[in-house]
Amino acid sequence: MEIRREDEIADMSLSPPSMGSMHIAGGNSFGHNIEFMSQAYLRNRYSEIDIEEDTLERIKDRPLPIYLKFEDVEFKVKSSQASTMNPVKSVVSKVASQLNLDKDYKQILKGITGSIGPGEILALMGPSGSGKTTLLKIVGGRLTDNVKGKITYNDIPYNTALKRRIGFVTQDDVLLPQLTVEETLVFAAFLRLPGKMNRQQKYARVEMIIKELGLERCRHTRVGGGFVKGISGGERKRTSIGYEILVDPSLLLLDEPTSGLDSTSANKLLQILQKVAKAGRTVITTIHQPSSRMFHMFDKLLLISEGYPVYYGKARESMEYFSSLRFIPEIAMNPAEFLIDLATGQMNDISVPEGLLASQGAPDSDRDVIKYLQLKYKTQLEPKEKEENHRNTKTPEQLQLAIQVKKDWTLSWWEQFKIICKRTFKERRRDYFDKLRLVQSLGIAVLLGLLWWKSQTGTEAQLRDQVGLIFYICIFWTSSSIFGAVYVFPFEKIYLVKERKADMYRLSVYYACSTLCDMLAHVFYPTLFMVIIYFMAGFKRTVPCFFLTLFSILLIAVTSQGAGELFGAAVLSIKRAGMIASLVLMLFLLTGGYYVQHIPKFMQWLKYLSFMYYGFRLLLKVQYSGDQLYECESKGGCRPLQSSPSFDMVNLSGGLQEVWVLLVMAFGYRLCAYLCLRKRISKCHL
Ligand SMILES: Nc1ncnc2c1ncn2[C@@H]1O[C@H](COP(=O)(O)OP(=O)(O)OP(=O)(O)O)[C@@H](O)[C@H]1O
Repeated sequence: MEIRREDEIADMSLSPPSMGSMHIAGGNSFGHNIEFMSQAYLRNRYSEIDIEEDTLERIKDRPLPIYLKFEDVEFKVKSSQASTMNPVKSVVSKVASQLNLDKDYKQILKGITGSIGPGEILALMGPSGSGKTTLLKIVGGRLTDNVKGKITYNDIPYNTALKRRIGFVTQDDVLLPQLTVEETLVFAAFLRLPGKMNRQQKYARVEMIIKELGLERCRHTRVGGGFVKGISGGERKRTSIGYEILVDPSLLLLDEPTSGLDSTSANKLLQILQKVAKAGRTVITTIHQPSSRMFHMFDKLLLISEGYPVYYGKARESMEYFSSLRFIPEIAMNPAEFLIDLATGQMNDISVPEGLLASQGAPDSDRDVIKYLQLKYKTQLEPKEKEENHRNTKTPEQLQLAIQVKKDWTLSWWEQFKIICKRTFKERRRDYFDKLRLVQSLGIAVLLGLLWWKSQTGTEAQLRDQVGLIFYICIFWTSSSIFGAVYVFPFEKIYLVKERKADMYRLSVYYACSTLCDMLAHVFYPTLFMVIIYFMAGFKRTVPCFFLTLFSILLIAVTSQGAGELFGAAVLSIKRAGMIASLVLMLFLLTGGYYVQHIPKFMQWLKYLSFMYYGFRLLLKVQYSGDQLYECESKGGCRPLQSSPSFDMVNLSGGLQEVWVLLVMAFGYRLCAYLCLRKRISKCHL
């Protein structure tokens, strides 16, 4: 058989495959024709693959069809007031939850069953808060705790290899605000498309997505979001969708993709989703108020009310089903509107089966309707759906194996590094070249230079002044670097979670790029600062001494940056990271060796943790030598600097030890930050 290259597959991915061999094979009252079609589709398409000839290695990187089944899916969350830090209570409540005895749990989904195959679009509809997003997250593998029921992908349960086969468009668009639409898509293409595709093919794919989604006019505009001005909400939504369909996922999940779009754009978007589905992909979307035109584009519909399904089946047969139950709209109504009214129990313009309600509009009338619909679903629809799920033939074995094999990274570590570095720099460049930051560094340098203008070390008092300046510089760069780094991961958390869930890159690459790009700023500003202040204040005028002082300051800044990253990664919360950074800074400041030199023995361990202590000592050792003379005009005559009370606890020779300690701290903090980030990010959900 002919084996298509991965790039050819990527090129053809949005064009419909030949459906010639598909035929509608039977059906029943709720028409399971589509299931049969998808099964036939799976068999036909993958019977082409001869496992002997076409090894797993070769098919595993292809976009594979996914047949998703979910049965009796239940999900509950702990009510917030019930959450407890008490370990005993927590164990008890866990056991109780397993035994279904716990009243502190709120049941969100209450037994949802369904299936969807390649080539189909399933719409999840229901009133706000009915559990659509929750179900979408569960089938997307983003919610796993407290989930009951059976969910299978080609008859096997979820596994992490599926991450790169599932595209998830979240309700809130999570896109880096400082990149333009084109940059966003290009970086995604370079990170996510197969490594075998060349640059031109990747650019061509981005171009196609931009055209398909009508993003030409805003391609060079920043995405924006939050306080950053950027493209419109609808354009942002389309960019988010482009970001996912770019890589042609086998299973595409969309959470309210049409919100914020006008009806024409929403309709166009649905047409694109239809194309995606027809190319053999499985599409599930939640939707609030589709127009009638859009409603008829869905193949299947799952209507949820308060976490219970009230309809599951072909979308276009839903009205027929409800009229068979004698729920009939009294005026011409959009089917979606009618269905939502039913799911909320609003019977204003709907005729209701006789005898169901004592009187329409009675306080409990909506509850009665919902209960009735749930009951009808249980007795009429669910058994058929379950039977169909069990009756369907099994997915070919090679397909099952292929979706369990984790795709290789599309790029090597180094290739990912180059792309992410470029992206990180583009995203954060405004922050790096911030005018305020420049003015702050220059202004403080000039101010300190004027205050300590040509300072001398001739007397004890002058020496003390200069030592004060050195400690101030140490504090300034320690705090600037800590606070410059502490918010980075809490701010980027959502982007990181989203991209890691899609397995876009290695976390080590992200971390290395983040810390190295930021280091540019942590090196540039202190250098500028030192060049100004060094010659205004009366520091030692020798070339080695200048460079050693600069090196020490940079080492302090880079170590502090590592500490800031660690605090940020450890808590991943802007408020708490800031609080921890301030607290630690205060502690290190006290034990830095300037305010108190003679720390009691039982508290001395604190100073050894403080990079300010080592940084300050290093700077003193670089600036002064123990045998340098001072106090020459005093009665007792010249004395060596080492005898000054300012250096009571500091031996002014050496300095290599401090350099090593700071280097170890700089690496140690980063290693811990990376490990914390790894642990925390894997537990975060969007
Ligand atoms: N982690 C959670 N903790 C507490 N309640 C939750 C949690 N997740 C979901 N819920 C609750 O579950 C219900 C369903 O939420 P979900 O977001 O799935 O609804 P939805 O149908 O998608 O709503 P919408 O259309 O407004 O987005 C809501 O009442 C929500 O408050």
